[in-house]
Amino acid sequence: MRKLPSVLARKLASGTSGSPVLPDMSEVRSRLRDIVGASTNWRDHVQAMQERKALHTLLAKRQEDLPPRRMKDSYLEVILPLGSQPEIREKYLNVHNSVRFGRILEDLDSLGVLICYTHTKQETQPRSPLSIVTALVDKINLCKKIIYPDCDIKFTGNVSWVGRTSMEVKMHMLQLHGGDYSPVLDATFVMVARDPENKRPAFVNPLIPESPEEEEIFKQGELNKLKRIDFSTASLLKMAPTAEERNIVHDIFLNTLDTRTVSFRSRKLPPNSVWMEDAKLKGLQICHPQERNIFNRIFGGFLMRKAFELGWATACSYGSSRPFIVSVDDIMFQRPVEVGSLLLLSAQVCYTEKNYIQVRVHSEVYDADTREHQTTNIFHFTFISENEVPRVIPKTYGESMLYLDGKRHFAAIMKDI
Ligand SMILES: CCCCCCCCCCCCCC(=O)SCCNC(=O)CCNC(=O)[C@H](O)C(C)(C)COP(=O)(O)OP(=O)(O)OC[C@H]1O[C@@H](n2cnc3c(N)ncnc32)[C@H](O)[C@@H]1OP(=O)(O)O
Repeated sequence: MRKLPSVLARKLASGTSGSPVLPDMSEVRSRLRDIVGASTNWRDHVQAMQERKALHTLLAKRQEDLPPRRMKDSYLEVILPLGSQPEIREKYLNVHNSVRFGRILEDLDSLGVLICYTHTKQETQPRSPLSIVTALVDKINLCKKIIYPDCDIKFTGNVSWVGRTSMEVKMHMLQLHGGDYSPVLDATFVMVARDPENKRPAFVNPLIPESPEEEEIFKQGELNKLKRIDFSTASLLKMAPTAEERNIVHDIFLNTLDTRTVSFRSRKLPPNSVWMEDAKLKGLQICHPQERNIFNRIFGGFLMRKAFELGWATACSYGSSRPFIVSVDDIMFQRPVEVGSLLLLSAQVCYTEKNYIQVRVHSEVYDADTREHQTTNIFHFTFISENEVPRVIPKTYGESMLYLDGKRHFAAIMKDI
């Protein structure tokens, strides 16, 4: 039997209620394909990319040449019809009969990019000269533990701050339950616009806040940028830990010395603790064309899903019970991942407190010809476990820095929720 196009199917399902029919997630992806003119067949991708080169002439020379936009110009609402279209549930289902969060990460990523294309749309041009890529997932905070697999989900979002070539997008996810939509999560992403060949940055339309409330949101975007710069300046890869942090590390060291031997080297694990070196999992992905994005690189949402699932498995085996995601923060997309890459993922429990498990996932591509490794992403996930978990204990100096970094991320998250 021929399937009805999803908008039509939902129109029929919603009868004559008269409420507007919202686009669904599959339409988000097909719109993105149309906007950049992505090829459906992998074998045509080189030609499709070649055709995009001609769009260079449509790029603005200065940001001031682009018409300003309002927040409402990029506002989108999209449905994930898990309730009304049971056939899509399987893809989203986990073994606990709730929704796979990794799939939600993919949907947020696609929607964030479409919101940015809506902000930068040139009315007379069907194709956009911009290649808009995900640079950062600033944060995702969840306020629900369970996402139901059989109730419709609504995503909303708009551009909330604009730099010269970057845009901050705020998105919200709600789920229909008992006739009302209730909030599930809030997300903030940063997207960067590049030229048609994804080689150089490209200007985006300025954003004009229209009310005191929008000015506040815009100002927050500016502050977020400054906060990110501060956080990265104080990174433990660049600067020594603070005096307080040095004391924490030294206390851990003293508490793990074996009192029976007078030696700096002999270490003993305190009760109810796990060495950090025993709290990690690794994985490998071959990046097939199926996982490509509209620019023929690996889709950021796929990378997040894979990292999340490894992080979840690490938290699960660490806490010996089912972990729930509480927060995702500071996922930096440092380098694009090429189709065909070997992607190595390493997940590490780096900090614990009561029921909370802070997991860091490092991803890198491995070039089998040169034998070189290059970091592509770092992911930070905070889980809550059903039971109190053992303390994770660093042994080496490097592990202590990971521990402090995890503690910093955890403290920032706890301030937010
Ligand atoms: C084809 C069929 C498939 C269909 C599939 C459908 C799926 C749909 C798929 C949809 C598509 C899904 C999407 C995907 O899948 S995108 C795939 C995942 N993302 C990537 O691969 C990106 C990888 N990273 C890079 O390429 C570079 O690092 C980027 C380009 C990000 C920055 O490079 P670079 O460092 O050289 O940049 P710059 O110095 O020139 O600065 C430029 C601007 O960027 C701002 N900035 C930079 N970094 C950050 C940061 N960390 N936080 C905040 N802001 C940051 C910076 O302030 C400046 O802003 P402004 O001051 O100008 O405003």
